[in-house]
Amino acid sequence: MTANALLSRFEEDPLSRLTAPPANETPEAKKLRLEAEAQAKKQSDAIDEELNRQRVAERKWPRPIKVLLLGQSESGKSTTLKNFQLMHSPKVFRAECASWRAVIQLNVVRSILFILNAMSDAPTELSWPGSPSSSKSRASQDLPPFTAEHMKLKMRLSPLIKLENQLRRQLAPEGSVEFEATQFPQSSTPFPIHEVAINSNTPWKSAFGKLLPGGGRESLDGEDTINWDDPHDPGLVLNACSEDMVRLWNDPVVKAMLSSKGLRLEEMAGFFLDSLERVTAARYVPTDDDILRARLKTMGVSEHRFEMDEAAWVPFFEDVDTIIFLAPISCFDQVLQEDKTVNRLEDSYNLYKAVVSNMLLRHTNIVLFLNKIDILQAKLANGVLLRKYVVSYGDRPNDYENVSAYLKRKFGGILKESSPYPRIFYAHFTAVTDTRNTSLILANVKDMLMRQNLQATSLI
Ligand SMILES: Nc1nc2c(ncn2[C@@H]2O[C@H](COP(=O)(O)OP(=O)(O)OP(=O)(O)O)[C@@H](O)[C@H]2O)c(=O)[nH]1
Ligand SMILES: [Mg+2]
Repeated sequence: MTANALLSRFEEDPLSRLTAPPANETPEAKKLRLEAEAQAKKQSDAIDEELNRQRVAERKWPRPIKVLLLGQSESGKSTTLKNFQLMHSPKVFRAECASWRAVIQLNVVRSILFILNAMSDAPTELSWPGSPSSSKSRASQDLPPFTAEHMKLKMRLSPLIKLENQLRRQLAPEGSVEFEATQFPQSSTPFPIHEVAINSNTPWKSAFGKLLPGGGRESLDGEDTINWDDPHDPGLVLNACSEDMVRLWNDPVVKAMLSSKGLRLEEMAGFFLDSLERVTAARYVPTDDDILRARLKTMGVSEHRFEMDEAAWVPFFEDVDTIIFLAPISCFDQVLQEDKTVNRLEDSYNLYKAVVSNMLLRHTNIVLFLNKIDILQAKLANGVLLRKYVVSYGDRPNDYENVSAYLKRKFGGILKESSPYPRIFYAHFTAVTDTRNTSLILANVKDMLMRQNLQATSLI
């Protein structure tokens, strides 16, 4: 096409013909036309400017970061989520404290019933349904005998059976989704206990606390949400039983019995017996720490959205999904509650392998949390031998330093062998019940991911 042809096409443009000034335009008409045109341009510029501003704002607007928490049951997923909540929406976290108070109360009651159950050789009404009666008689185990005092203590604590039912019904009302799972806290435990599980979609938290007007719970302190005037408050029974519970937990005969059965309650989920006096006090309000330790099993997948304060780094996470994989490394001597033939550590290896080898996740960052190191330390200090459960550990020293390094190497090896792509091995030793440390680690993970994304977009 020649230059002339182009010119003629332009001249024939119907739009330019329409917008062209009339042939015999008067000076007044011309003035008006120019003014109107200037006004239109101003409007058009303002619209362009607004669109531009929106585009910039959109780039800065916090986009959701998809962090997926994976790991076997009791690995610490919900607890990690609570850490996120505490970091990003502490007010909401604390406003839910009436609900967590009930979970903690249930945790306390179950620990006590667990002990009472373990005290019974023959099945009694305190036994967990389906629990086998102990085949060994107490006399044959050469333990100090229970006295009449112990029996009286047991009687006085029997209201807790009813309280457990009440709390369970409140947490998972009949007809709503209620699941129970049999839990074996230790592989050697002859006494299974039942655990309440809440479906992640159930609004269970609404069953507790005051019904406050305007749904304005977020703006209140946790304490304000607890209904202190409720005559059926489980806290009243717990408070009345407090002294007896403390007596039971500190009783040397009971302690000897528990240890002879290999029952270390300190390592069980939802352990509050060392804080009995505090958590059963008349106007007990859970601390952040208590809420982190409260145990409520989750069924299903839940999604939580947080508004992040640090909007600036968020754009770099576009399309990046991150998996935090939780492997509770203290569990080397335990089996799965759902399948007693499977060792929990072995299960974590398999699950991790399945995740890192999955082709659909090949672009996903996988950050490993080697969790529950506090329990691991206590366990090793108690003389539990890793090599008894992990034969390949051989004669290496059974201390925290060597054991933790060995287990980390093991996971690193799985990643190297099974990932379809070369991947960096991100691993942290964690105790996610420790909020201070966990928030540092989560900040570290965030920085690492940001750095990685800056590199990917060649900004550094
Ligand atoms: N001591 C200690 N306890 C922990 C740690 N991580 C989690 N817990 C406790 O272990 C229990 C189980 O943790 P959850 O966060 O409920 O586990 P989960 O992965 O959500 O389990 P499911 O809901 O059954 O899938 C809770 O009572 C936690 O307080 C840890 O690092 N140290
Ligand atoms: Mg959970």
